[in-house]
Amino acid sequence: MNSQQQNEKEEKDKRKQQHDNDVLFIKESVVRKLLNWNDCVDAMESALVAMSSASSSLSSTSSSSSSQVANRDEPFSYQTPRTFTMAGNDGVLLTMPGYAANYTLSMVTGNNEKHSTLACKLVTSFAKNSQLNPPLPTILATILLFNSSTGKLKAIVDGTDITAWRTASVSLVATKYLHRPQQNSILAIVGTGTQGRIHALAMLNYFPNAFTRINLWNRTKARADCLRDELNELFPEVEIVVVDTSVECVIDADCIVTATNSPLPLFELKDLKEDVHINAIGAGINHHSELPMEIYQFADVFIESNVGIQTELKGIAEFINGEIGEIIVGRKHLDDASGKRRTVFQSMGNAIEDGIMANLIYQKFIEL
Ligand SMILES: NC(=O)C1=CN([C@@H]2O[C@H](COP(=O)(O)OP(=O)(O)OC[C@H]3O[C@@H](n4cnc5c(N)ncnc54)[C@H](OP(=O)(O)O)[C@@H]3O)[C@@H](O)[C@H]2O)C=CC1
Ligand SMILES: O=C(O)C1=NCCCC1
Repeated sequence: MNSQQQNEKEEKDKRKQQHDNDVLFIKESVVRKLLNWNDCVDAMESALVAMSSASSSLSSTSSSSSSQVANRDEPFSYQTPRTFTMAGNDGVLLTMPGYAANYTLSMVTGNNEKHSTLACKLVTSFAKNSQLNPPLPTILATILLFNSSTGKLKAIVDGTDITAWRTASVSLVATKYLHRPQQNSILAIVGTGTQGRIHALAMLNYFPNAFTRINLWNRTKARADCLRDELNELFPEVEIVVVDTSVECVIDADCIVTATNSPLPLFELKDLKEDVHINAIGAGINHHSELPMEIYQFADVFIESNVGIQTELKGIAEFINGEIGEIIVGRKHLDDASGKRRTVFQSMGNAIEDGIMANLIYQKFIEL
């Protein structure tokens, strides 16, 4: 490190210490300005690795196992299954605590500096919010970010956009490792609410030359029309088609995103191409009601983390091939023998992703 770098580091450390004395509030409009796809994908790739490290699988439930991993140099994480508190018939509050250590953000920082984060996301899901006038997002979130050495609260970060961006970013990482879209591909977005919209933007931004057409389907067609108009403005080179049925949406697709509250499957195995990747995002009664069981049976199925699957992915746990992080670190491989492959990324969302995202936003905010 030369003397200029040394000075910059000292300045940065001083600023960090000042900020550590306050509790910052980072509001939605500020968070939004600090989000970009490359940084988010980098952060989520680190999160997935931290969740799949050998040390993380020792963790979470027993405090004795924590001491076994505390001195390790590799990324690791602890999280417990999240809790669900019902709020009347239509709403639910989830609490999502997590700790991640020794992870890097090389695309953001340009170096291999290690980070750690301790955070708890509080997130509500009120399905009728979209019918309010004016409407509110269904999913509203706040992330409490703590100093990971002292436990002192350091920031309250609006988590609504973070939830949308981190979910889409994790899908980008999953798509990159399980499928890697080729040129002239067709993307299907089944459900054009908040998640469907952000996934369409994510896919087109992150895989810029892959998709020549996007099929959009939504139960309420006007919402799909709105997204078509927005995408037409942003990506005039891509053909955007609003279709009448969810089957029509997926039938010729190479890559599919499902992002609805549907309690029933939206298409069948026979409606799919042989070589297809699905990012299944929606959480109906459980987290896998958008796809029929036969798709899980006849696909390679990957998830973010094994934590919580016994409750939230009950029914498909037996079909899960592994965690995305295991593929990233090379512990698991996809079988390439057939040349054709159906892959499913079953998304759940979890606290480690939110904590790492909140910390990323915090770092960017204090450096403004
Ligand atoms: N995996 C993860 O990490 C995360 C998952 N989620 C889940 O993703 C899903 C979408 O969330 P979000 O986009 O924020 O919510 P929105 O309320 O913005 O969108 C909900 C979408 O689901 C559609 N929908 C609702 N009920 C049905 C049904 N019975 N059949 C077909 N479509 C239906 C809606 O259609 P319409 O416009 O007609 O109402 C709309 O397109 C939810 O299940 C949510 O819980 C959310 C955040 C993170
Ligand atoms: O991970 C999240 O955040 C959520 N997942 C499922 C639905 C509510 C929000």
